[in-house]
Amino acid sequence: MTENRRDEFGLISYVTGRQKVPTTLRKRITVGNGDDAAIVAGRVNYEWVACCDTMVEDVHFKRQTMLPSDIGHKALASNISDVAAMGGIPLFYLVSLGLPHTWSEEEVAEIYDGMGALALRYNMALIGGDTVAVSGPLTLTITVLGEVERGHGLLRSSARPGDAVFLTGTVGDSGAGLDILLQERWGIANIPAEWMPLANRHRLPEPDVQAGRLLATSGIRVALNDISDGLASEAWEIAQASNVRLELEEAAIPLSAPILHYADVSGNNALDWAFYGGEDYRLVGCVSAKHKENISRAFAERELPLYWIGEVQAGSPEVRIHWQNGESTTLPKKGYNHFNEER
Ligand SMILES: Nc1ncnc2c1ncn2[C@@H]1O[C@H](COP(=O)(O)OP(=O)(O)OP(=O)(O)O)[C@@H](O)[C@H]1O
Ligand SMILES: Cc1ncc(C[n+]2csc(CCOP(=O)(O)O)c2C)c(N)n1
Ligand SMILES: [Mg+2]
Ligand SMILES: [Mg+2]
Ligand SMILES: [Mg+2]
Repeated sequence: MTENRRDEFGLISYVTGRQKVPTTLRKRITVGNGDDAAIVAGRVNYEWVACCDTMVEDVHFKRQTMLPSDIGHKALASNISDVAAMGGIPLFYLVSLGLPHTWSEEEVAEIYDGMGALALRYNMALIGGDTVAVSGPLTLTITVLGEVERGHGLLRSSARPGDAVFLTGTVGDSGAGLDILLQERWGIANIPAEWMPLANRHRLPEPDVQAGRLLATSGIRVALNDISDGLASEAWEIAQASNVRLELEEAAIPLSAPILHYADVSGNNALDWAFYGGEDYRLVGCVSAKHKENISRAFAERELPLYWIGEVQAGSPEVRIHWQNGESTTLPKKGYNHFNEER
């Protein structure tokens, strides 16, 4: 793998040379890749939205669970999702790569192809990054810069008593997909067709930028968070940031047909993946109940999914779940936590 490898600078131009700059952004990039830092133009009446997320081999993926292009896609998608969760428009990205010698140049190029294809669909431009050789696992850190209309950023702290809680799509599919991908009997290429939608949700998540934009431009107060660690954990984050209690209805949690089927045949509870699985990159949020119909209509007009899953009440920060059997309990704030063995 290491023979004839390009040097650092050769590798950088090999992988970044494959990226296209959307014409919409060209005039905003004063200095792109190739100097000490990029210089990009902001827009009057907008604010910057900036975030960064990392993916590490054996923590966020294994060779068994993700193709190189999937890794690039997902690393960028998780960042775009954070911009979506602020109601923003993703624009620019920077990539930091910690590359062990066990990964070939072709595989690295495929990582960039996965990123580049997603970036192209969202009209985003790569404007820089960093490359280092590492002796440990492959690490991929992406920083995204986006923008949102001044004062329109959507925060986790905006939920109020009397709000309704919504979700922009089904949850749990990614966790179930990971369960499938980790089974050695299949591997990425031979997953039964009926489970493919679950595996694809895990490998190639699609961030809900349109939903975030619709909410940010509605002029309505909205609390919003994206689901990286699981619905339970993200709902708790809203409850704590807003100092309110979220009351969720088990019966209203949207579960896809494939997850219900897979949970059934594998002897699992689909709700465990929905609450604690994570990596769905759907948006969970709260808006005043009086806007429910308007919001539902706006989403339906654009053929965007939207599910109402509960309500917000005054009280100390908590997430409670009303089970179909009539009981209600606190939903544990568990989910994916990097420093907690109990996941
Ligand atoms: N090492 C760090 N240094 C400075 N700020 C950090 C660091 N790690 C996280 N943050 C900040 O903490 C906040 C929460 O970050 P966190 O990573 O939990 O959110 P997230 O990206 O939405 O979730 P996830 O990483 O699970 O996708 C963000 O404002 C983030 O910028
Ligand atoms: C091989 C393998 N094992 C476990 C997982 C599950 N996983 C890893 S990180 C994470 C939360 C989001 O990460 P972050 O909080 O860093 O954004 C989840 C649910 C996986 N994807 N691949
Ligand atoms: Mg993060
Ligand atoms: Mg987030
Ligand atoms: Mg996390």
